[in-house]
Amino acid sequence: MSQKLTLALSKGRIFEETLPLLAAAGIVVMENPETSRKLILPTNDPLVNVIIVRASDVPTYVQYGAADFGVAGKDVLLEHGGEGLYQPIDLNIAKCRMSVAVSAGFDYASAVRHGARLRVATKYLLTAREHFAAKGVHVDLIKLYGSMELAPLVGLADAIVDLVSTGSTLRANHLVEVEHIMEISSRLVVNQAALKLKHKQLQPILEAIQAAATRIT
Ligand SMILES: Nc1ncnc2c1ncn2[C@@H]1O[C@H](COP(=O)(O)OP(=O)(O)OP(=O)(O)O)[C@@H](O)[C@H]1O
Ligand SMILES: O=P(O)(O)OC[C@H]1O[C@H](OP(=O)(O)OP(=O)(O)O)[C@H](O)[C@@H]1O
Repeated sequence: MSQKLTLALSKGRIFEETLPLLAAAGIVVMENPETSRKLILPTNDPLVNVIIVRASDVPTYVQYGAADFGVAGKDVLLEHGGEGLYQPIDLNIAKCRMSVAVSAGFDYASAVRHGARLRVATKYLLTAREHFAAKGVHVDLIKLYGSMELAPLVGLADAIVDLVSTGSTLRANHLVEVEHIMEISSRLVVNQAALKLKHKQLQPILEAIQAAATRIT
């Protein structure tokens, strides 16, 4: 007997960039999360539903099996830790980089050279801690949930660790990128139990998405 499948996506770029990959697997989402208030969206396949959650909550829904699979950025997956998740596919969507940035007037190289203790604001505590520890730079991390670019402008931090794509947010706020930590893209993550128990339904969908991700990107 066929079982239901639930896919966790976040609104915005992940939803939009995942749609063509789902289409390649024959899955069409029947409502637009930008206009609908519904959090469970039907698809053309009565056995597949999409749930709309915060980007940083996708791994949690999949870890606990509330969703069978989902799409999340590498940034989010590193902070989550990946427990209970199988990460088979890099979808090559929502591409950006994680970087260290400072105010244009701040001499980061000299601060690091002189062993200064830096205040760093970020949403990505684990990744930032690991990055600075590997360099032997002492930091006090300040957790923020968004608008990191503001922190150096108002004296909350010396530096930020944030995502950069075009660089226009940094430029608009007179910040400069001083270190490139890693490239980021979004991954398809699958609940480990679902991968075994719903293998027959999941496998063709995962294969079609993987093929489309390779073709499109
Ligand atoms: N400017 C960007 N260009 C390309 N990809 C990006 C960019 N900013 C973020 N991303 C990627 O897209 C994912 C989703 O970003 P989005 O802005 O939709 O959520 P968020 O606001 O960061 O998350 P949350 O709602 O949980 O705070 C991020 O986790 C990251 O992997
Ligand atoms: O280098 P850029 O192209 O300016 O992108 C970088 C910005 O994108 C992300 O934010 P968010 O998702 O809030 O911004 P966006 O949706 O406007 O890209 C990120 O936190 C940066 O602030």
